Amino acid sequence: MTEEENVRRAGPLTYRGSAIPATTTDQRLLDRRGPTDWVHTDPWRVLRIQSEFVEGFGLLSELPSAVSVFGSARIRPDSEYYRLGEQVGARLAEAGYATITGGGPGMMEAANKGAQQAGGLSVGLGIELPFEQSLNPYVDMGVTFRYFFVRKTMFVKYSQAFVVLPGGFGTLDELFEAITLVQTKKVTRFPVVLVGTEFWGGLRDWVESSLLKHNLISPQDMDLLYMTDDPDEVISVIQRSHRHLEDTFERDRPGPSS
Ligand SMILES: C/C(=C\CNc1ncnc2c1ncn2[C@@H]1O[C@H](COP(=O)(O)O)[C@@H](O)[C@H]1O)CO
Repeated sequence: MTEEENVRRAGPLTYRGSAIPATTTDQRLLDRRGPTDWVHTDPWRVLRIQSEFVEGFGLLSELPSAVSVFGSARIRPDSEYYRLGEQVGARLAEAGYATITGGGPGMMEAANKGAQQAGGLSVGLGIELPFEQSLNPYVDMGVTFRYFFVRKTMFVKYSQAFVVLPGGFGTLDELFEAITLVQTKKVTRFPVVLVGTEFWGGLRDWVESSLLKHNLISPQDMDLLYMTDDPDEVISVIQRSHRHLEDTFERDRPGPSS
């Protein structure tokens, strides 16, 4: 046997003589089926979760400045709120922001439609649900997640503000997650704007008369529930807050001697 035949290199590994395995790594990968229960185990899920982060970061990391818009999946296109959602998406596009929504129907579709038709970048971060659903037709760039928590990370990481239109439990979850992140200073950079004073007024009153009254939040936390009916004001609140943050970063930036 020549020296060449007596050696097997497998990536960084070297085998000689009787230590040479009977099969190659590729053969073992491709030939064997084996048991399949491991695809339902948590270590395997961790890899799947990791791949969702990779897909999300890959798609969104080069996004320009963006705003996440939340709102009901159930609002019909003939509703006045749908029109409001379209206007918000359009104003965001005109101000140079990409619009990110949950990619579903209702208010999400309205904001995507407004953004797309005004020439802006319209993004949808869909979620796999037990019933069949695809991204709405006004999404120009989209990804569908299996895991809610991975998707939530994307909304926060790749947008610079949250706009919250009328909605149900899903919208409330997104609103309260956002203001909790701001309240606990887990994020420093973003304004949260509620659109629809009649719709959100009751919630704000309850937060004041119940949460504030029982000292469960601080008086300044009430400012986290900023409300307006005016899509133009949504933009000016976001721009004002971003200018303020830029000034703060500029002021706090270490000088050449530090
Ligand atoms: C109810 C129907 C479809 C639901 N499809 C959704 N697709 C994408 N994102 C969704 C969906 N449902 C909820 N969300 C997220 O929560 C918010 C809306 O929830 P709400 O309870 O309707 O307020 C929204 O911002 C999404 O991010 C069939 O029509």
